[in-house]
Amino acid sequence: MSKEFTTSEVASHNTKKDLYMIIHDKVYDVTSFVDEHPGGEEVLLDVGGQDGTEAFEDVGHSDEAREILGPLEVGTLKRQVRSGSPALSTHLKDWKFRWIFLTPPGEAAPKTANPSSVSVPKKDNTGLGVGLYAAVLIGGAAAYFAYQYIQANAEKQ
Ligand code: HEM
Repeated sequence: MSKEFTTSEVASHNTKKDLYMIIHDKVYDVTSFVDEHPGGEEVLLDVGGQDGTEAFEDVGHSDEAREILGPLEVGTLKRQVRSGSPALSTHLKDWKFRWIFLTPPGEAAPKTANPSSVSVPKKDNTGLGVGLYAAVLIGGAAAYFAYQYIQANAEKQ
């Protein structure tokens, strides 16, 4: 199994005599290649110890350049989960819900156009978008039929 590096481990290899670089989540020891790089050593030193993916891809390197990378690989980048991110994602999910349904969690279903003739089933819609959709759908349908009924009656008179 290849070695896994954290970004700070890679960052410590940032000199011309000891130069690592991340490209597409893989870690390369480019020390032996610095002097041979057709694009010069300066650009490699600039991204030394860092993620050079963008710089590498921006240049539009050839397949030949990609082949050079192979033997220089020393490991892969360790995916780091930041502490606190689970709480953030929960928070975001919550907001996504609120944005989609434009209703704060726990609030009653939206009122229909003709509430007196329509009975909207009161649902506990905390986090239940399906319940909200059902309420709006049933409410809309009931309002439509009530309208038809009133129209029909009006025509009879
Ligand atoms: C270890 C990673 C890299 C390898 C193996 C590599 C390899 C090569 C090779 C073989 C070429 C000749 C043209 C080609 O075949 O595409 C080249 C050109 C070039 N490289 Fe890289 N490169 C690397 C990283 C970078 C980075 C991070 C930069 C940053 C900007 C860069 C900038 C350039 C430039 C500007 C040229 C064009 C030189 C010219 O045409 O005069 N390279 N590289």
